[in-house]
Amino acid sequence: MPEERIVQVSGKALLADRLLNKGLAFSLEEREAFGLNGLLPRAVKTLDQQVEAAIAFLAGLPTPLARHIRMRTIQDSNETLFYAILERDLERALPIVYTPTIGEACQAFSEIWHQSRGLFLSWPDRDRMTEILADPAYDDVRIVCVTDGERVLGLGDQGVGGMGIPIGKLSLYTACAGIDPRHTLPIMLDVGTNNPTLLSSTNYIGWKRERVRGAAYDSFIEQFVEAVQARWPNVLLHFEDFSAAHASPILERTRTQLCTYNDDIQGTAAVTLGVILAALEGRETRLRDQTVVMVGGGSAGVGISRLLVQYMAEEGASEAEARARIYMLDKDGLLTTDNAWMSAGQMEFARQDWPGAPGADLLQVVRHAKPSILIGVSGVGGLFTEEVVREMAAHCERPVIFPLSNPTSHAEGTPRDLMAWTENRALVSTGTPFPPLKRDGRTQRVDLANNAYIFPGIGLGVLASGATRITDRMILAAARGLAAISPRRNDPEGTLLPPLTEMREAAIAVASAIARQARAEGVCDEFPDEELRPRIEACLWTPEYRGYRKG
Ligand SMILES: NC(=O)C1=CN([C@@H]2O[C@H](COP(=O)(O)OP(=O)(O)OC[C@H]3O[C@@H](n4cnc5c(N)ncnc54)[C@H](OP(=O)(O)O)[C@@H]3O)[C@@H](O)[C@H]2O)C=CC1
Ligand SMILES: CC(=O)C(=O)O
Ligand SMILES: [Mg+2]
Repeated sequence: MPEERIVQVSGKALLADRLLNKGLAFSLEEREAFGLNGLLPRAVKTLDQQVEAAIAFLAGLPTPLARHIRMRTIQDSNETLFYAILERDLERALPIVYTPTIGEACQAFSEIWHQSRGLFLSWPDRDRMTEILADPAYDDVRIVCVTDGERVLGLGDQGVGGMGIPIGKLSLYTACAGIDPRHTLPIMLDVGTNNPTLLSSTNYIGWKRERVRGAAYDSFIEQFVEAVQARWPNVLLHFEDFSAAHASPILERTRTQLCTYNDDIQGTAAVTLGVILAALEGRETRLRDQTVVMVGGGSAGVGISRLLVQYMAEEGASEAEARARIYMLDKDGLLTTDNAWMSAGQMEFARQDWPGAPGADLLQVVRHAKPSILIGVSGVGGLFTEEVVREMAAHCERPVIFPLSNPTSHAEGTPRDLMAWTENRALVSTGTPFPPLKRDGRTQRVDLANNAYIFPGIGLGVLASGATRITDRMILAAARGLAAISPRRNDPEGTLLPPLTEMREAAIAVASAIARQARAEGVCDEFPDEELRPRIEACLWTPEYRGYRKG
């Protein structure tokens, strides 16, 4: 039985408090005690009944976007009910509150916006950040997820609409890892947009100017990070969906200063390595023996590649040998040392040994490299063509193919095509949920290689251990922690990742790995092994109604 809570607000203010509101689940006694008589219809419902009614209503709505809007309305009025729905039916709810529907919601953000959630820190308010963050409503914040909306999934610059992403990510911190929603805060840094459609739209609700760039942008970010650190010295500051030009530099500048994390770089790397390790499970081969073609050399592509190199180095490869296993392409084809302009991360993977003309395309690279692993993080739908995939499959018994770009229309390939073109030999994981595949009269779930398998566990691990930094080895440990719970370990035909219904176990596995590694590196207090599980459990919030007593 959940403990009783002392509640000081009453009447309309209580109904308007989304963390305390129970809607029709307020008992008649509570309605009497808290001045709710007349404010609610007479019926009293249980949380289960509310969940069932909501799920039935959602099922009757015509589109995923309509369901997303309904879910957000529930979230903004009654968080307990929102998370109880996610707990009951995560498999159906995740694609509604997260990718792919979240992409549509970001694109339609100005049209569907209905109520404040989180904080909008816009350029004109730059000197008021400290004052805005000071609101006592945010005293309990432990995890901030922030975006500037410049690279939203594979949809490009969505300006203020990018706010949908931190809202969705933080929902998963709670749904998957049981983080109390009062500890979470989504923040949108509105520094303008370069999306011409938004700039010319009369509906657009963000700061309607071209993006602030250069030194002015950098100092805005610095000011923000300092304000966050001053307000919550132990916060986990999660950066999401920044452009490649900003994501890595911000992470590198801030990660020694406070507990910062970039999900597109680090979370994507950890889930990808974890799924690759699961795919290699039970085979007489090591990661350092694989050849990887990485299609996309941005935040995700470089982040994944660096973690693969780190892992291969642990297997005994030299850094140069490990890098030589990876072929990286961006929109102009294979990256070679002939390329005139490359980011620092891309330079690490630019090849010196390419025998052909510069700018080789994917088919040429696959033909030459004969990869065993093909990863798509380009944001461009359909790049894994039949010709490319058949070429790969001609040289590889079990091709590992991960079209990781989001949302659905931007995935480099579909599981159905990839399986058909490889005579069902491929091990496929996607970034966005796809429907199960039918094979030999059986249905097989498509693994979701999405950083959602990682970041909730990172948050839980940081809170449980009190970690003050997130190191590269912690990310490596998260990948190993995820691989360790792969169903493949016990069943050679099993899926690579646990199902979405086991997200809590996945988060706990990742959290344990994170906490242990933080302790090993001295970035948190010492704790004995037997204390780890109770520490994690003490952080778990569950969506259930507490009884209220008047304070
Ligand atoms: N499944 C998951 O968990 C995650 C998936 N993603 C997805 O990955 C994608 C990329 O994200 P991110 O790395 O942050 O984005 P970035 O913008 O940082 O990087 C995109 C990269 O793709 C390259 N690219 C563009 N077009 C092509 C093309 N035709 N062929 C090859 N490469 C191309 C770009 O090249 P150039 O620089 O030359 O334009 C750039 O190097 C997005 O769709 C995102 O949704 C991201 C994070 C997590
Ligand atoms: C999943 C994710 O973080 C992305 O697509 O950007
Ligand atoms: Mg992202």
